Amino acid sequence: MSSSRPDQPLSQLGLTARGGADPQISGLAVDSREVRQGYLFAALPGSQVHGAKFIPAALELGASAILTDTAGAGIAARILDESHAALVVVEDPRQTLAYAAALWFGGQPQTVVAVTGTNGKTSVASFVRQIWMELGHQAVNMGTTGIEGAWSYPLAHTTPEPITLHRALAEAAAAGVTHAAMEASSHGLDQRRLDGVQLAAAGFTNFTQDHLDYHETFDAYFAAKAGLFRRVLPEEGIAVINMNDPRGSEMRAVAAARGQEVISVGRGLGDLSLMGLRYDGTGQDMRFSWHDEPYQLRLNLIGGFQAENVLLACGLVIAGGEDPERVFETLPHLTTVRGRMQLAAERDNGSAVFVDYAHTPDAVASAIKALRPHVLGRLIAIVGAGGDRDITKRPLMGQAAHENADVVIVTDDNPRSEDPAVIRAAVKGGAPGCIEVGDRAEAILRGADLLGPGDALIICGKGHETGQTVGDTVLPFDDVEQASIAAAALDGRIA
Ligand SMILES: CC(=O)N[C@H]1[C@@H](OP(=O)(O)OP(=O)(O)OC[C@H]2O[C@@H](n3ccc(=O)[nH]c3=O)[C@H](O)[C@@H]2O)O[C@H](CO)[C@@H](O)[C@@H]1O[C@H](C)C(=O)N[C@@H](C)C(=O)N[C@H](CCC(=O)O)C(=O)O
Ligand SMILES: Nc1ncnc2c1ncn2[C@@H]1O[C@H](COP(=O)(O)OP(=O)(O)OP(=O)(O)O)[C@@H](O)[C@H]1O
Ligand SMILES: N[C@H](CCC[C@H](N)C(=O)O)C(=O)O
Repeated sequence: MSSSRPDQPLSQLGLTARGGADPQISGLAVDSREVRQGYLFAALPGSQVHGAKFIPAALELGASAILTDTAGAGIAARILDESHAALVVVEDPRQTLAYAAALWFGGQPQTVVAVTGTNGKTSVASFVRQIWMELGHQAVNMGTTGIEGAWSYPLAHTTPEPITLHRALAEAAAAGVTHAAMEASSHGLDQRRLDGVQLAAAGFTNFTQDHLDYHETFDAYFAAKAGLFRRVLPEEGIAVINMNDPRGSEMRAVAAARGQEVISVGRGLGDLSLMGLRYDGTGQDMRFSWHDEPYQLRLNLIGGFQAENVLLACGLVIAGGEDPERVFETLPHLTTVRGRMQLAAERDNGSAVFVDYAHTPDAVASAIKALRPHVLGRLIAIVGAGGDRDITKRPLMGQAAHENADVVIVTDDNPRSEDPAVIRAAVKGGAPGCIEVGDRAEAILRGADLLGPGDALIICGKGHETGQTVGDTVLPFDDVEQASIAAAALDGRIA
């Protein structure tokens, strides 16, 4: 990771080397292949290999300091003894790296909030950013869809590793961004990628199955998510919690134990209480209350869960110090989040095609259920599961589609290194009677062809993605584009 910052002594990064060495550091890297002359190389324990295996390569490239743990120091003991590089050995090098990166880059927008939960993080972060911008702030959201808003920048991860994260926050601040809403993934929290970010508030959307391949148990997955509330400023930080989720009370207890004020959000309960929704073809009318004061307004968004996400976003913006009345006035201006219940195409017979990022069993069920009241006719769902991810969620995703849609088409998502037919077979296991069409473009064409007047097609799983990963190759693929091509082809129009 290159850096244009002036060199700083190791001690300025809060690091103490064995023997008291304090070399000038010219940059930070977590991957040996990115090390340059004078860099600090963080040799982290990995899921595949210990980064210490790459210490010789990092030294070869000119690393002047190595940060690692005891195991790492042991792995590279001989070469470290022979080298002049400073050696920093700590218990948790990921956490230490995060704090060092915060000091190295030395800046962030004045107000930063974060949101965690299995589903809804991107939507909430985008709504928070949209509200801030409506209120006149220079704001960004950062996560799965990259950094968006007043300043934009692509990101490879929902929660980037700390060097990328702190560099992005510092550069955004230098570009005049005053407000940032970040997504905190469970991987990011577990790997301490956000440590060192000063968080004014944190939000929790919901907790359902995902990522058991990484966390192994629900408890470990929940503990990772709960870790966000241990990172919010104690005493002055505010927690915004969806109390309808069965784990909401537990999350609230974690925040309260840290002395954080809690803004509760829920359907028919909480400080921000969703009282009712009336759906139509283009959005919904929402009734809610804030500390028992009732409000009614229009949301140009599809899906009841987006109304819940909007209220959680309001809680985070209010937690960041904004006047609630002014916050609520912005809501009719909110626009669809890319690839989340996005109207992608319409057929000449009045039927519609939606694209959604549902890639967990709960999200597939929520997305289809949420579309139902907006639609008069049948609901057709296209579903598939990604390769190299939690295999136990596949039949559950098929089942969620089977139980909630009128017709289910099982297709490929991102097969990655796996045989797509094997993934489809697992999804089909939960969706008896489904139609199987491996090729995703053909599945979309088939789904759009089935649409009668008043029907809707929902294409789940890939949302905003613009590629399909097959093996090591990323082939261009965009569900929204394919939906409009399919509708145009079937209706004899030019897309
Ligand atoms: C599973 C996981 O999260 N892995 C992360 C972890 O890598 P790892 O432990 O698997 O690394 P490893 O391959 O064992 O290698 C160990 C160390 O050696 C280093 N290395 C490796 C090779 C080399 O030549 N030189 C070198 O220095 C690696 O940089 C690494 O630090 O630590 C690395 C450095 O911090 C991360 O880049 C890497 O994220 C990988 C790329 C990843 O894809 N993560 C995904 C699963 C992820 O984090 N996803 C969440 C979103 C989830 C969601 O909510 O949907 C996200 O926030 O994006
Ligand atoms: N509050 C919610 N409750 C249930 N499902 C939701 C909720 N919000 C979003 N979803 C579903 O989850 C999908 C992903 O939404 P979103 O991208 O906002 O979540 P996310 O947590 O950021 O996911 P990821 O980190 O994997 O990108 C949506 O397309 C929708 O199907
Ligand atoms: N952040 C999620 C996104 C999944 C998106 C879906 N299209 C898939 O490829 O499984 C993951 O990496 O598990």
